[in-house]
Amino acid sequence: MNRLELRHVRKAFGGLDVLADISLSVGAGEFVSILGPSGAGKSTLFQLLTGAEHGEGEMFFDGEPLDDHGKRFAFMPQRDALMPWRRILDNATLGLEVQGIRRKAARARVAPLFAEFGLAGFERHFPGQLSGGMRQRAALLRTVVQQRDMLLLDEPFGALDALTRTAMQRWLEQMWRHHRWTALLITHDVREAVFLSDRVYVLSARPARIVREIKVPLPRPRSLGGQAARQASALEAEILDIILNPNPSKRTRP
Ligand SMILES: Nc1ncnc2c1ncn2[C@@H]1O[C@H](COP(=O)(O)OP(=O)(O)OP(=O)(O)O)[C@@H](O)[C@H]1O
Repeated sequence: MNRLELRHVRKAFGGLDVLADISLSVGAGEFVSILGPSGAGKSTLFQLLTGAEHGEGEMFFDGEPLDDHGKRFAFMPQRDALMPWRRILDNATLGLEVQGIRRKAARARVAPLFAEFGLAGFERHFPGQLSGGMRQRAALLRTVVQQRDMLLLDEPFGALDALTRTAMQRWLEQMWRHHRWTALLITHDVREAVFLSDRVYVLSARPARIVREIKVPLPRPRSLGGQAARQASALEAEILDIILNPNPSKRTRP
């Protein structure tokens, strides 16, 4: 059974059609990406999932209509959204404190994770004292520690420089293999989607539709070299072609 399933989801803001017809699924323990042009409505889709906005169509979670949005998803926004006046340890506990867990208990739960997230020794630093990659790892730590059923990642590495971004993608892929989170990632970055995902949904420009669902049959751990990297490049080229030539009759590849 699918963990998350959307059937013919639509959303308009006033007269502006943003999501035209979105049907997609994410299986338990699967890493799925949504790839689409800027302004296509990717963030709007996450707002529907988290209950911040309401649309039309059907949404199911573990086979049941999705109603308790807030309890299902842990959401990581584009910017790290760490509070600059709270130490990293206390930023990491924030989601748990919002759930009503006392700070001391929340600290006890997050502290053992600092080493795995590459943040050991930085517990008492403030966000401004960390690099961009470290801040994103802290934001992810704060997200996963909430132990929700599914992670929603909205361009988590979009603001990072290219080298840091590549390092973070490798790190996230390694973490995902270890934890097998059920994850839905929104990204503009074709290479990132292929590198991290089991499947990729390609969105059209607004009003967004699913243009194509692509399986990524590459072995894990994902590799940046050798035969698997050549297969990844071919897949990236195919996806770019779909994005740039959404009309199949004009496509250069099958
Ligand atoms: N609350 C709102 N009211 C009115 N229009 C909105 C609202 N939220 C989003 N939109 C519009 O919906 C469209 C899609 O926005 P959205 O942020 O979902 O796109 P996106 O694909 O995530 O963009 P980007 O990739 O640039 O972050 C945009 O034209 C935006 O102006």
